[in-house]
Amino acid sequence: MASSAPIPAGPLVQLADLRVSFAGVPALRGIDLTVGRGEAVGLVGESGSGKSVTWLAALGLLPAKASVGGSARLEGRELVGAPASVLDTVRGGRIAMIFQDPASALNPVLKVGRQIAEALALHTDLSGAALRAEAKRLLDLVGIPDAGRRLDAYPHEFSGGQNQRVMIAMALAGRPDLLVADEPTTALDVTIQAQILDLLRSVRREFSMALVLISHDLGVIAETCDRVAVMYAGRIVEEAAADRLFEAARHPYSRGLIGSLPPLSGPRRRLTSIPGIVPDPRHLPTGCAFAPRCALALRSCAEADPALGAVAPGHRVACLRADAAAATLPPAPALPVGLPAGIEVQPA
Ligand SMILES: Nc1ncnc2c1ncn2[C@@H]1O[C@H](COP(=O)(O)OP(=O)(O)OP(=O)(O)O)[C@@H](O)[C@H]1O
Repeated sequence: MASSAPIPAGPLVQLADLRVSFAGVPALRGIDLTVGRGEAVGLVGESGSGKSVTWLAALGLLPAKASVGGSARLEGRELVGAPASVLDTVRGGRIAMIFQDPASALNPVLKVGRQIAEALALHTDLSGAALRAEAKRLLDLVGIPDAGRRLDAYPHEFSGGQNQRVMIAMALAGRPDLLVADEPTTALDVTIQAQILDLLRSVRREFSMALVLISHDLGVIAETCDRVAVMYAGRIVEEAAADRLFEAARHPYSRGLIGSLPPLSGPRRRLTSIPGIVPDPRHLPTGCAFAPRCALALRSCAEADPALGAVAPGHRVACLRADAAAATLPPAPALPVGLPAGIEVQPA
């Protein structure tokens, strides 16, 4: 629970060389990322790039067979290898996480009011009528009409979007400093997706909370986030302010993702797709993992994996061909702010 203690200097969360492998197969290959207080950071990348594992590792939520190395600090306190007593206070209380499929995260045989109350009981001193009143307030806050009555409904009596609202209410119960939303809208209809993103933006403001939004949809990220980290095969390959990424992405993979977004205005154009598939983590190529799919790759790209280096303040890229990418690959479309998440435009 957020306290009135002085706010420590430095980032809220700092991941440094965070590494994860499963039975020797790498899933994360050294993630460096910071999240500032109140900041909204997007993590984007194809399926399997390591977006979810990054945050499951930081919160100690991976199965025991996962081998985790490197560091994940919350206000300077190390979470990797921290005892369960520390992680129990962090999870929900300081960092909450919501997932793609709310129906499977909720208990189908418990009324939603009881589930919100249980989350509140874990993180507050409330009990009895005060607990129920706070559960109703949270349900109201996340936009469930007639919240007092709906406390006594079961998850199957709610729509998918409403269940995601319930999950957000439960996540807010501990007044976390950071909400990690892992593909929160992927399972929902397009119109509902936009409403849930609106809700995330408004609760972030209301709770002065940082947000990490995980999505494979760059449009969703652009609408919501201040900063974006692009992940590929267990690494961050580019990181920049959201508007800068759209205007001046320097990694061929990021430019490929942007090129696959429909333009908001101007002439329709053929959408590009990135050829090839994500490499099998058991057989990663030597050098840059994107090189086999990259139109600009040189022989040197297959020799060493480039480090994530600064190309401008706040803009880091891991690519030997970053200059060539900016000069030769198709220009990025306009920043898709306001684009309803997931809306597809037919290629011209
Ligand atoms: N419990 C697990 N056991 C073995 N491998 C795992 C486990 N969880 C994740 N992985 C592997 O770790 C890698 C990263 O997975 P992760 O779920 O983080 O990807 P992602 O970018 O979030 O993808 P998606 O968008 O599909 O959720 C993948 O290769 C995945 O197969």
